[in-house]
Amino acid sequence: MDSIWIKGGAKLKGEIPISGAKNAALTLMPCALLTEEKLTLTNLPRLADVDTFSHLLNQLGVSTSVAGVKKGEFGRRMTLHAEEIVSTVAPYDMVRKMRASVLVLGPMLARMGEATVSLPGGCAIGDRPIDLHLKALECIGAEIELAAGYVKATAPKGRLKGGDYSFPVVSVGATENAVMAAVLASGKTQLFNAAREPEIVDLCNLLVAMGAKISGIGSSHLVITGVEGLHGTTYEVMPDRIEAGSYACAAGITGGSLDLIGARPDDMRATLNALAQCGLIVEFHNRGIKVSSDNGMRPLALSTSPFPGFPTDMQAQFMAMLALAEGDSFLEETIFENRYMHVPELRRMGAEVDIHGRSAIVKGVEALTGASVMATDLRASMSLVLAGLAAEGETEVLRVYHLDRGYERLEEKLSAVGATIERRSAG
Ligand SMILES: CC(=O)N[C@H]1[C@@H](OP(=O)(O)OP(=O)(O)OC[C@H]2O[C@@H](n3ccc(=O)[nH]c3=O)[C@H](O)[C@@H]2O)O[C@H](CO)[C@@H](O)[C@@H]1O
Ligand SMILES: C=C(OP(=O)(O)O)C(=O)O
Repeated sequence: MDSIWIKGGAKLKGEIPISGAKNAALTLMPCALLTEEKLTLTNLPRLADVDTFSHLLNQLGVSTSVAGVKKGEFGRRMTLHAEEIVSTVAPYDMVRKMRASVLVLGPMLARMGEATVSLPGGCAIGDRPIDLHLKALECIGAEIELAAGYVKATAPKGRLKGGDYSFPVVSVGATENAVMAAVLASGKTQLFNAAREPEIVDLCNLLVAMGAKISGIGSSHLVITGVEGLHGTTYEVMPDRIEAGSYACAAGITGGSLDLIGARPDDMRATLNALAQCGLIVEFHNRGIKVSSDNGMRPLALSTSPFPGFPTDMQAQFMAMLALAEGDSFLEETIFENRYMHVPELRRMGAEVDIHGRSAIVKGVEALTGASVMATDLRASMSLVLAGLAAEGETEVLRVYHLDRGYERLEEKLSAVGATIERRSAG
């Protein structure tokens, strides 16, 4: 199994191209199921999750073709064609690999009037049920049955009616499934307390480009008027705000200066505010965002919350950075109950972190030291890479498959800005 080896200590300096967003790609790809015509996505990141989603769509009958990119370039172009759907079942072995597989439920139900999807079960960061996905779909007219670990959803008379649903808790995935289900309904749907993440705006913009009628885009009240059919289009995946934020932390933790090319400030205000409060210099230019370290890092108090709040997907990376701040920081994780799996590994590198339920106190230390570490999820792995970049000595991050889910060509991007980092194969 591959690992990432890092020799810490270099101040990173230069440009990092920001890839297409994983979390946007994973909700744009299932939109192909909503039309018999071709959907072409550009700026699609080369990630394990994108490949897994593509395999799932292939099993359902969607053909996918990818145009290669030249060496040094990022952003693939994928054409997805769901001319005929041959299966409406998303099996356990796919959903188990990638939770976002449940995002085929809404569009398949909308197009075919039925969908059977394995329940995803828990994962390293928490319980992560899909009850809100199912409740929202029921309010839009679906009948739901649960049996043998699967959800079977059907639309009476083959078409959803539309309806109103108010989410008791903000859920990105449930909002996405509900929007994708509602676009082909016979009537109107209103979603209250919908998630407002930029990836949902990207989803709605794609659906509108395919002929859907959606108003309130970017707000927590979405109104969707069902249409008879959608058509194909070509659409560019938005830049990855979490990848950009992670590399901003790389500038901070190494005392360097990085230009995040293609990053969009409006998608990541809470992250940028936190970086600035920490004492980093954040500048905007026409190609992206520059983050530079001036004079050490100040401690912070941060609490995760849905957009526009501080993202849970940035908590682990900030914790690594704050491990070297001048004082004690306070972090609170309000979205996922088990998202501190990186803490024991960061401690092995010399970080001082106390956990009290959902809160963490990070006591800034003078230095971190390299170690062999492993993590159980994507952002936890990135926090260890960040710690390794700043640590004295060598760090080996095991279980690279987590990083490959969400960071396109990580070692290539970091080497290009001065890091001593390589992927090592265990043979
Ligand atoms: C592929 C993708 O886009 N993943 C993102 C998405 O995950 P995902 O869509 O799974 O996250 P949600 O926004 O749905 O989860 C938010 C909270 O709601 C709870 N919940 C969710 C659904 C449900 O039916 N019932 C329920 O109780 C979850 O357990 C969690 O506590 O948003 C998360 C929160 O920003 C991010 O960390 C993930 O990176
Ligand atoms: C939690 C994440 O992703 P997923 O929902 O795909 O597990 C993430 O991107 O940090």
